[in-house]
Amino acid sequence: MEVDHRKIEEAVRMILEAVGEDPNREGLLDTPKRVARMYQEIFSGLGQDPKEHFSVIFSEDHEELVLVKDIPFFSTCEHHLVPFFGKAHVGYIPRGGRVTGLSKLARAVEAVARRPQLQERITATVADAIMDKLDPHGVIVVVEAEHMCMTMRGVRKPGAKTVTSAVRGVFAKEATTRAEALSLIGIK
Ligand SMILES: Nc1nc2c(ncn2[C@@H]2O[C@H](COP(=O)(O)OP(=O)(O)OP(=O)(O)O)[C@@H](O)[C@H]2O)c(=O)[nH]1
Ligand SMILES: [Zn+2]
Repeated sequence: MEVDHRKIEEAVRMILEAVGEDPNREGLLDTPKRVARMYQEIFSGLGQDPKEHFSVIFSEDHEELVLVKDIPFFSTCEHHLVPFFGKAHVGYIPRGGRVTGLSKLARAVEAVARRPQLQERITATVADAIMDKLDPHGVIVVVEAEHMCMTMRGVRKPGAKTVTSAVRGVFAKEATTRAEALSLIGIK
């Protein structure tokens, strides 16, 4: 999906004016164009369905945990439009030989993170996409992030980390399965 560059450029010029800047001074002349290109990049997930990444399925007889941890991501807080960023950990227990490519788990995180977001929604959307497309025994998604809206402004608590989890299937039903995955994720 292509963002409306002209509209973003106009809006950025208006914001610069509104804060008392001169959008025509040399250093700011190209800023509206740059910001539009930046939004194109950081909101590129808006045109994507995370489920589309799970069409690659290998028939592999593995009905034990598959966990990709420490997937770095950058997202944008939908309340303040400033970044929040951290790591996502995505695990699932395949069923019926439906195993997807490892990179597809990271691609799903990217698709969901690259739009105005809430951390809880990233966590749940990735978990539900995997449940929907792969119908596994279960899914666990843990996301840890630092929110710039809590760091550089507002409550100003740098270093505070938000951890969210979404557990589905056996991870919701069985405490030992959940505990095993959480200990492998090993959030510090
Ligand atoms: N649940 C949730 N809250 C978030 C997320 N990102 C930012 N927030 C919070 O959204 C809330 C917005 O609160 P408001 O009172 O409407 O806005 P505000 O006056 O700018 O709030 P402060 O940040 O407390 O200054 C804040 O508490 C933020 O910390 C997120 O991913 N999930
Ligand atoms: Zn925020």
